[in-house]
Amino acid sequence: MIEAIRGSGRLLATAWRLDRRRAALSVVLVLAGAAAAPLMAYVLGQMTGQVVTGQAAAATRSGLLVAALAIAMLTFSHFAHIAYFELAEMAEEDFDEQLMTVSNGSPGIEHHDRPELADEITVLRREGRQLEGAMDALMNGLGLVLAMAVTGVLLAGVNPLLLLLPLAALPPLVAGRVAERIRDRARTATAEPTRVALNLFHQSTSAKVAGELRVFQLGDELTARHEQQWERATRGLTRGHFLATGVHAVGQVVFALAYVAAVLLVVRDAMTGRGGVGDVVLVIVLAVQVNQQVTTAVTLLQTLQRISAAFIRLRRLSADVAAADLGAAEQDLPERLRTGISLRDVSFAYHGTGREVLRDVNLDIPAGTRVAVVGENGAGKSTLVKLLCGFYQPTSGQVLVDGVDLTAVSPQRWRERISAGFQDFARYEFTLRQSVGLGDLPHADSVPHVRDALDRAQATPVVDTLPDGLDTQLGRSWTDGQELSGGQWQRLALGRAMMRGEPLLLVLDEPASALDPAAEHALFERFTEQAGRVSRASGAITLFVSHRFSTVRMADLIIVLRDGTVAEVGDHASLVAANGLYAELFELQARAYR
Ligand SMILES: Nc1ncnc2c1ncn2[C@@H]1O[C@H](COP(=O)(O)OP(=O)(O)OP(=O)(O)O)[C@@H](O)[C@H]1O
Repeated sequence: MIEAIRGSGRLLATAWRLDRRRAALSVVLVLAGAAAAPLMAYVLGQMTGQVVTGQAAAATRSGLLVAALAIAMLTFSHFAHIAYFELAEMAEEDFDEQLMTVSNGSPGIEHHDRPELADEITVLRREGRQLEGAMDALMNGLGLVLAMAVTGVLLAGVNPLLLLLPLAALPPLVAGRVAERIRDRARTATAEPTRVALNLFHQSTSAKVAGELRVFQLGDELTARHEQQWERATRGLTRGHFLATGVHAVGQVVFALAYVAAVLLVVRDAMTGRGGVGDVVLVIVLAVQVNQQVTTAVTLLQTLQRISAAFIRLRRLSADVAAADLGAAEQDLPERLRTGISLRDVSFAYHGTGREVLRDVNLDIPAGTRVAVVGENGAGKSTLVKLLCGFYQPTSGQVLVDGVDLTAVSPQRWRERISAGFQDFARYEFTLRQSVGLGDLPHADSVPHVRDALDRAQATPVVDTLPDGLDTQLGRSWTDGQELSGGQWQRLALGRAMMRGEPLLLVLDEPASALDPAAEHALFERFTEQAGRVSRASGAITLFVSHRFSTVRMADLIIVLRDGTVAEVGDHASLVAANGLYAELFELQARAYR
């Protein structure tokens, strides 16, 4: 109950924050509509009394009032719904935005590795869809409180014993619950034939297997099986519904008996002169409303409790993600790199695993170098990249940028000075220009910047094949959106990585995995030559992860990782000469290509 009240409060506050005028209008209309029903019963009672005692004028006025109240009762809730429906949409959007902020707004990505937080996000995504129902429940709940209060006062006025009527509304409520459980059991019991039937329907109508169905002439066979399963499911469901309806009816009979008792009570009062005939009419109309009010109240409370729990989860999640955040220190970064980036005794374990996937890593990456990171699957290459990007902080040790510890730099500042292309790249379904331009928001709409970035990523041919060039709408979500191949999307992601003019660090974590080896080689040949030129001027470091040694050999410095430790460091020639792990991996791949 308290939960539901809290949830209502939060929802009301949200509605008020989002649109005061609409929120106020909704509440006024809902309250007016809700009070109209019991008041109508009251005036109806009055009118009956006036008719019986021959007060024609008063009875006419009451009749007009009854009509007005009936109109209010029937229409206000609809007008209110129009007003709060939009509020509900806004609240849902607001909830989603808060969730997006919680999920993406933090500088680090550690919360994505924590299953409990990932679960919370999944649950909240689903719960956010309940907001429309919750807004409905809130508004109806407000109306209901007023309607119940008015009803209570009116009933007590006739005979205090009538205040027991709400108790009689409980058996139908309990019976309703039991009936729902019976229906639920029937649904569970028939889940298998339903699933099988749906699967058969899907098989029969899917374009993918249309050819096979025709060749083997399976149409009739699948239809017969579908019918068989469907009948099985329908039989089970019908049995369940039948039983549930019986239980429901028993509950309603109990209330009906109480209803009859209430009517008899006021009839007796009327006969003995303690009440009037108007009271009888009043009770006949109001008592039915009591039943509806109690049932509705319980349903609304459940909905509001659920949304209250969602609000609490969201608040807890925000706090947890904020707690997992990296610090926001304010040490300045140099305009250009002079010495480079160093790692001192860096070890790292992902949250909750207790297993170090990087151990005592010591590296000096001089300013202006093109670095390749190689190693077998799971060696720790991507983890190293994530630490360099500042997505995580080392469990122990330091990452130093020109001697400044990265933990002392605001993540925001560091993020502005790096650029990246990842194997798991995003497919932004914007126009092509925007999709690439996002790599440098201040220049996102600048055609020359985007063209230059596309050129550096060797992605210009992708644009040339599209009908509207840079203005082509990308993605299947749009009716006229152009879908791209995996390799084309990846080239655009690379273009995005090239948008920032002079980052201190450019990381490319297998950014060409969807390209064929020859395309990757050509891309990196051109890219490293350009990167070399820029790096010498700005001191920028370009670090890429690749499994293709034809690409890797172009780097000035190659870092070989094995089981989370640095096995070797050097350029291609020296590593081949050393005849260690790099030479072995290089030879293996060269042999595979021969
Ligand atoms: N988010 C995570 N949570 C827990 N463990 C992780 C996570 N990401 C990676 N790991 C583990 O860390 C180790 C190193 O993974 P990483 O992705 O850095 O390897 P990699 O060298 O980039 O591999 P690949 O070549 O397959 O991309 C692996 O054992 C992996 O299972």
